[in-house]
Amino acid sequence: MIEGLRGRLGPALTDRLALLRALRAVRPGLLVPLTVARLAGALAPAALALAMATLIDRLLTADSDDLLAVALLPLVAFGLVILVERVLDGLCAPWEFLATHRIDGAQRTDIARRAVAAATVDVLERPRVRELLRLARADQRSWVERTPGAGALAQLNLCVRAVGALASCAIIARYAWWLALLVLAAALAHRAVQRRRTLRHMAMQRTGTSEGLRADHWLRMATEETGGKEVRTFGLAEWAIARSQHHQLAMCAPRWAVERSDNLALWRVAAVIGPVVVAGFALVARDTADGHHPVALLTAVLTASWALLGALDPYDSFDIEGGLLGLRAHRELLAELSGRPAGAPAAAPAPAPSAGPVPEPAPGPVPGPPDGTPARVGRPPLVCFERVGFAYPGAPGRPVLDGLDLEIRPGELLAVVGLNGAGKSTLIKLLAGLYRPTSGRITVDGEPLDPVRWRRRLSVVFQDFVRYPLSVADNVALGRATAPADRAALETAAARAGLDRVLERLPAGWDTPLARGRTGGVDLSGGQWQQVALARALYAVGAGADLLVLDEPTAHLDVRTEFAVFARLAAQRGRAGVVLISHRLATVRQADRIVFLEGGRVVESGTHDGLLAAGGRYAELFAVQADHFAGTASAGADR
Ligand SMILES: Nc1ncnc2c1ncn2[C@@H]1O[C@H](COP(=O)(O)OP(=O)(O)OP(=O)(O)O)[C@@H](O)[C@H]1O
Repeated sequence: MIEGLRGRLGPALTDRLALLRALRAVRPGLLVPLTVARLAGALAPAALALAMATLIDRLLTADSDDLLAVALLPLVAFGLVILVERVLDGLCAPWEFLATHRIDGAQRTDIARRAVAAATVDVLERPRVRELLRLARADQRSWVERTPGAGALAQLNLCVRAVGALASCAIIARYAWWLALLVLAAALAHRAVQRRRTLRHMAMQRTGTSEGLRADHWLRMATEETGGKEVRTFGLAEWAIARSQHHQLAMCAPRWAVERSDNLALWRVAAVIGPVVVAGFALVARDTADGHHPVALLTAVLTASWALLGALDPYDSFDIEGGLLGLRAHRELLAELSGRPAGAPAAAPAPAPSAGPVPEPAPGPVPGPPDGTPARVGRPPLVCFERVGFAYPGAPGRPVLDGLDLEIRPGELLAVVGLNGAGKSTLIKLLAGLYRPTSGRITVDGEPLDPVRWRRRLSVVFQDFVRYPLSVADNVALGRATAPADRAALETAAARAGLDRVLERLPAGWDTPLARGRTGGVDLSGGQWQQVALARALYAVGAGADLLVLDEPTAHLDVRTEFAVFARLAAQRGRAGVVLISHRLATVRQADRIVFLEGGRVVESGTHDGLLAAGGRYAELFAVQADHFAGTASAGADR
């Protein structure tokens, strides 16, 4: 039994100490006054008990003529304690807010750094890692979830209140030590039952989270703009609300049974301990009535007992248990990200920098590559895929690439085409070193691809490129965030991407924030955003990247803009290699070489004319598109 207890207490103690260690992220100038203030507040109830006892004692023993004179001092002390306790409480609130955010911020920063330190993104696809990331980042999804910062502060407060509880115990022990132990036992039993209740609530909330999320999803459909459009068009409002209510009920149903059993447990504890404590108080009262003890002692014992019960009140359990959840997730996440065995001690998060107003950081320049390797090596690279096979971590049995051989020659404009799901975007992700091949290898100029070094030579527009809620200039300059923004280079990149015409219509030109929520901000159309992403990639090329990779870069552009942009992109070849994925075969016909992807490998390769003459899969697809455009054109002419 002792072993079992030790087995449970050991990890519990380690967890609590870890919460206290998280306080290291708070600078001493904030932590020390906060602890002192909270300690003074925790001792206030015991001080009040003493002041009250002194007051009663003086009132009972003084002459009736000078009652006010003798009562004045304890009365003033009583008032002062209440006043100071209130003032300190008011002071602590903003300090605790700051301290909580420092701890949470330090943990979030640590997680972000470690997540980005992984060269490939496959680890972020593991469902467990995604869940751990959410928990450790303290993205609260429900009211029972708490951040590690809140947990650490609650643990600090609990330690401080334990000191207050000891002071109250000392006052009660002036009557009898056994009564102090009895009241302490009652307080601890109440705390234990409530803590168990908290844990069950949290577990229930976690299992009910999926229902809660579904409920929230259907409700948001009705209240948010994107869903709101369809809800109105298709008359889905009542349907969405009914679904939301269904999931809300499913989430809450198990709660009533648990509430009932928890309340029963509370009453059982009250039934066992309550009478014993009351009997103890009755003994003190009898001794006082018999004249064995002064009335002041009875007053002190009763007030200190009340203070002791309050000091160990379990209202901090949610914060502590919720905070621990985030800390444990952080520990497990670090193990997952580093490949260290779970449970091995994790390094504490780096302390956050000192406080002060924090200006919004400009996107550039940020620190450059640690080894100082220049991005440009003087000539575009030769990249070779050698019998590359690849399956996503979530679908290991379904290879997307299967023995793919491909050469990207220095400075050429290579187009990759294929049907939906052929693996074109996957090929780009491997080329960018975001995933490693499951078989075969990729080489750059004869050397195995080293993702971190290679990416300095690469500029990519992904199909799902990021729309940064920043100004146009910042959005484009992020193509090379390690150097100060160069206005002339920005203008050149914008002109090549056709963004210059968009800029003319923006209210503040380059400085227009691309976020509707910001003052003077605008949102762009899909095609205009694509031009911003293209300009960003071209800005990177201007700054030295020597392979430009474009995954459907012109899919949202109108035909005329697309043609003009493509002509300017084609002009980049030679200075840098260009790999282009596009479904519009009329666009890719100007490429130096076209490869057709099917079944996870390259099945055709050649120039547009060569592939048409070969009469294979490319020629077939081109004929279908040509027929379609011819049909559309003649339909237009008939109208
Ligand atoms: N993260 C992922 N996890 C598992 N499977 C994925 C993932 N991303 C893509 N796939 C699968 O890999 C296959 C190839 O997808 P990919 O996006 O590379 O095709 P694509 O040729 O670019 O298609 P499209 O022309 O429609 O953009 C598809 O079957 C897709 O479902």
